[in-house]
Amino acid sequence: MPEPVLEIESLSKSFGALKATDDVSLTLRGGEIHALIGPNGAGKSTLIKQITGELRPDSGSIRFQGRAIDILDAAGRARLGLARSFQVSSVIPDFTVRQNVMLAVAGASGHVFRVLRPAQSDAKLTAPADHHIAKAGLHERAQARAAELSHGERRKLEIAMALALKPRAFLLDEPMAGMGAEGGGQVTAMLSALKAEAPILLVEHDMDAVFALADRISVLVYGRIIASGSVDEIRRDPEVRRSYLGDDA
Ligand SMILES: Nc1ncnc2c1ncn2[C@@H]1O[C@H](COP(=O)(O)OP(=O)(O)OP(=O)(O)O)[C@@H](O)[C@H]1O
Repeated sequence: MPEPVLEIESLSKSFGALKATDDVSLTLRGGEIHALIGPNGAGKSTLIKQITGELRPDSGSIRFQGRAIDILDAAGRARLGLARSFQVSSVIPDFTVRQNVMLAVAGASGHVFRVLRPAQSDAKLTAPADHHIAKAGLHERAQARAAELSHGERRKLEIAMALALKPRAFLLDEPMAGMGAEGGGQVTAMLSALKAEAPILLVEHDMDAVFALADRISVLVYGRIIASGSVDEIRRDPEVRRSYLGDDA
């Protein structure tokens, strides 16, 4: 079995009397897509925010690549290669796709991005930017302004920018949200390509996508993991069917 990349142990977080995550443990291993599913309000976003460092847990611990990261803030965790995409992004609408990805490359390398003109021809920025853009499937739109992108293209831009961080793990929050069937298909194809770069912890409501993509699924209900296993195990699990999937799954 591949080594664990991200190990979450007994994370709990309450908002007043509400236990948003209650003793949650899960592991993300090298090479996998581990989907986290559950009904609205189950605590998925709260869990992701504790992993990224945006929210401090009341108790529990997180190890990333074998190292405790509890004391690191969000920027420190991102520098280690814990990449969050989709709900947070720093896309500049008036910049082109290429300029946005160059900025991400510059930020990740600690480069100070002085003026755009000399940077435009700096191969240290352009070469990796073009590589990430191609990997995200956006090369034909490299010169388009970010503001002109379709929803699906914007997601691809965010992926290209996340790749610039040289991620060791991706935390992806609802990449299919708001996508039509066609765009969703494109994101599905891209996610399976991305997992070759780094394992993915995927929060997603689109069950077709989850069943098609995930190597493992954990189900969160009322802040607790009620089941964790392969796609088949989760589909068959009576408690999951009762509390989340419904009997038509
Ligand atoms: N900052 C906060 N203060 C108070 N309550 C909060 C806060 N953030 C989240 N909650 C509550 O914690 C619970 C878990 O919310 P969370 O957003 O993590 O769920 P979720 O599984 O991501 O839901 P969704 O699928 O709808 O995005 C909800 O009842 C929510 O109202």
